[in-house]
Amino acid sequence: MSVLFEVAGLCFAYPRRPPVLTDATMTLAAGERLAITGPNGAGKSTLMQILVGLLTPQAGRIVAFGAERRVEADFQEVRRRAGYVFQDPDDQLFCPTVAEDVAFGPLNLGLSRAEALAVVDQVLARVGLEGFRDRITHKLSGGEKRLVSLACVLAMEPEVLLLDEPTNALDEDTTARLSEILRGLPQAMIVISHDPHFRRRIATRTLRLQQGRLVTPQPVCRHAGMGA
Ligand SMILES: Nc1ncnc2c1ncn2[C@@H]1O[C@H](COP(=O)(O)OP(=O)(O)OP(=O)(O)O)[C@@H](O)[C@H]1O
Repeated sequence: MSVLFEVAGLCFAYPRRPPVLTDATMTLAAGERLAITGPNGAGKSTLMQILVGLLTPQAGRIVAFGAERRVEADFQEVRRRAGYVFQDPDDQLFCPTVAEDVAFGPLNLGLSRAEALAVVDQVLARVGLEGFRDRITHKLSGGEKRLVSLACVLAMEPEVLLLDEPTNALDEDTTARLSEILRGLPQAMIVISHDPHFRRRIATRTLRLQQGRLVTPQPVCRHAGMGA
């Protein structure tokens, strides 16, 4: 199975702060939906930003799509191939209407207006927002904004999806809807999530970031301390 991301020994500290990552190692293979969990402030968003070159680790190795990535030019290609859905949709959406937001990426890639609008319709249908083309973005509900953010990223046809707490502030129905959408996508993905129910629904594997390292979580033992 082809490996899409392979990172080893990542160390990272923000200036004048204690280290966030001390030895983070993980791989993402095609077809996987890898969930990352861990305490608040453990460094999950930091790790995701390092994967696409928005932050530079002090040590460690990043291989993405078969090549080692070191400098900004390497990461520009990574960002084209790995679509990042930010934690806050307001960081992702900046156009007056949904159609303009979703068409922004495809138009930048050189598609004609008609081609871009065809992509808009296709991805809005994929996230269950048919008929939202002309809606005013800032008037959408939080859940709708999140789905539009995902549509914006899907419009770029990424090979990998990186989602930072996609169910944050979603109600149960919208969370269930998002789970089904994600399960139906062909892309491998890394999903940061604090929501165990959501992780169980979508993840093919889970890693926990704690004390700067990624570890396989131990199953909870309900009878710990009760036995012999
Ligand atoms: N730009 C920054 N400068 C200094 N410290 C930062 C910066 N960004 C994040 N931090 C700190 O780095 C640590 C890791 O932050 P990060 O957002 O990666 O954690 P997280 O695991 O995603 O947390 P959460 O689950 O709460 O979203 C936190 O202590 C945070 O306060």
